[in-house]
Amino acid sequence: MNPSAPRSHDTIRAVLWQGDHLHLLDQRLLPREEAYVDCRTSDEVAQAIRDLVVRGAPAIGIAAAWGVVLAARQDRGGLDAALARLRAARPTAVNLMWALDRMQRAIARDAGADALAGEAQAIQDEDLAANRRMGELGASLIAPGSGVLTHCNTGSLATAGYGTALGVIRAGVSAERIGQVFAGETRPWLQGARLTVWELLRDAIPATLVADSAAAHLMSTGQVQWVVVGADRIAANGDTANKIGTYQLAIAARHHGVKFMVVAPSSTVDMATASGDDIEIELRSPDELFGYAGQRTVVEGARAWNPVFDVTPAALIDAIVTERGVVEHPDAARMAAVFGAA
Ligand SMILES: CSC[C@H]1O[C@H](OP(=O)(O)O)[C@H](O)[C@@H]1O
Repeated sequence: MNPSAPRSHDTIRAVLWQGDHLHLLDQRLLPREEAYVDCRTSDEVAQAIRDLVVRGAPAIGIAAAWGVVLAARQDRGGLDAALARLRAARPTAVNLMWALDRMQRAIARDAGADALAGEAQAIQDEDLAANRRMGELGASLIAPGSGVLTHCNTGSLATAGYGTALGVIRAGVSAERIGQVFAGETRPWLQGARLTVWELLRDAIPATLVADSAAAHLMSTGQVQWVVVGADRIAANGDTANKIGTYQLAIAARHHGVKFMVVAPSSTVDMATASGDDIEIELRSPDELFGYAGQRTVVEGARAWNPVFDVTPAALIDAIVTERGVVEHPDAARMAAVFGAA
C-alpha cells in the first residue's frame, strides 16, 4: 500500500439535509449509478430505510432524525404516529431507536422546528466526529504492515462520513499501519462488493475483494492480522449484532489467531439489552437470495431463509472501539465501566 498515494477528500455523503427535504444517495444502485431519492415526508424516510436506499446503523438513525423534523413541520399533531412508523422501519440497529428517543426528548422540551433541525444536525455532526476519533483509536491497535479483513460496508455510506470500521481502515492506511485491505463481498445484498470496494477505491485504497466463503481460507494463509467490522447493536455484555456472516468470521478468526475488532459509536451501544440473546434479528425477503439486480439465479419454487444480522459473542471479540474509548476483551463489567448501567 502506498500511503503517499493521493487521497481523494472523503466527500461521500449518504444523507444530505436540503432545508425542506432529505436527499439520500440511493445505495441500491451503487456502484453502477449515483442517483438520489428525495424524501419530503417522514413516511418517505421510513420507506427509504426499509428499502435500504439508506442503510448502515448510524446513517439510518441520522435519516430518521431528519424524518422527525419533516413530520414536525407537516403535522405536529400526528408526530407520535409518525415516529412510531419510523421506529418500525428496521428492528436491529439500535441507532434508529437511539436517534428517535433523542428527538422525542427534544419534542418533550417543546423544541420548535429550528431547534428540532438543530438536534438532527447535532446527531449527524457528532457521528462524523465520533468516526474520526474511533479511526485514531482503532488504528493505534494495529501493528504496522498488518493485513485487515472487513465485512459489509461501514464507511461514509453507512454513517455521517468517514465510517466506523472503514474509518479505522482509512486511518490505519494513512498511518502506514495497514498494508493490505480485504473486503468480503457480503451476500446477499453485496454491501462489501458494491459499496466498500467503491468507497475505498475513491480514496485510492485498493481493497482486495474476497468471496464470503473464502474468508477462513484467507485467514489460514497468514495475510490477515485483524478482522475489523462495524455493529448494529452492542448489548450490555459486549455481545454484538452485525451483518450476517460476522459471527462465522469471528469463529474463524479465533481459530487462526486473528484479532477481532468491532468499531461503533456509543449510539450503537444498548446497555438496556442484557445480551445478544435479546437482540431482534431482522429477517428480510427470501427474494434477496433468489437473484440480484433483477437476474434470478434460483429455480422458481425454491425456499430461502434470509436473516440479515447475526450475533458475535463478546468472548470472540478482542476489542470494541467507540469514541468514548476501547473496551478490550469486553464483558458486562468492562462495558459498564465505560457506558454505565442501563
Ligand atoms: C456502520 S454501519 C453498521 C452496520 O450496518 C450494516 O447493516 P445494513 O447494511 O443492513 O444496514 C452492517 O451490519 C454494518 O456493519
